[in-house]
Amino acid sequence: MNDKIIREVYEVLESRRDNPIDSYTSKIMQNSDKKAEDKILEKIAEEAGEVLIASKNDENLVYESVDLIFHTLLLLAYKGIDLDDVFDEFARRRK
Ligand SMILES: N=c1c2ncn([C@@H]3O[C@H](COP(=O)(O)OP(=O)(O)OP(=O)(O)O)[C@@H](O)[C@H]3O)c2ncn1[C@@H]1O[C@H](COP(=O)(O)O)[C@@H](O)[C@H]1O
Repeated sequence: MNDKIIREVYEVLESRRDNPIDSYTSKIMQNSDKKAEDKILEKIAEEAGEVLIASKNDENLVYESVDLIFHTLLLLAYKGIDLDDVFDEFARRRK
């Protein structure tokens, strides 16, 4: 497995947004506008807290970081951000 997985997962998230099915990400994105955003933001805050605890305890840091990254990707997909904009911003900052 390599970094293509991010693109792959993001495409699935866009598809869950545009063609909803009975799944975790579709359901969260199908809430009324403000509620969907609030629920995703709430998950991001929760997962950030879990990363903090994982780091302090030296336990499950990769697992919890992926939860945080995943929910951040979910927010970006929900907000209609092009994933290339994220990669471009990283590239722009590269020294
Ligand atoms: N990578 C993920 C992924 N990571 C986490 N999660 C889900 O996010 C939810 C919330 O995570 P939490 O850590 O809070 O888990 P929890 O079950 O609430 O419990 P605790 O961790 O608090 O014990 C859980 O239901 C996880 O299964 C994910 N759900 C989906 N994906 C990807 O997104 C794609 C689309 O998902 P679906 O909408 O389910 O098809 C999938 O194909 C996957 O590639």
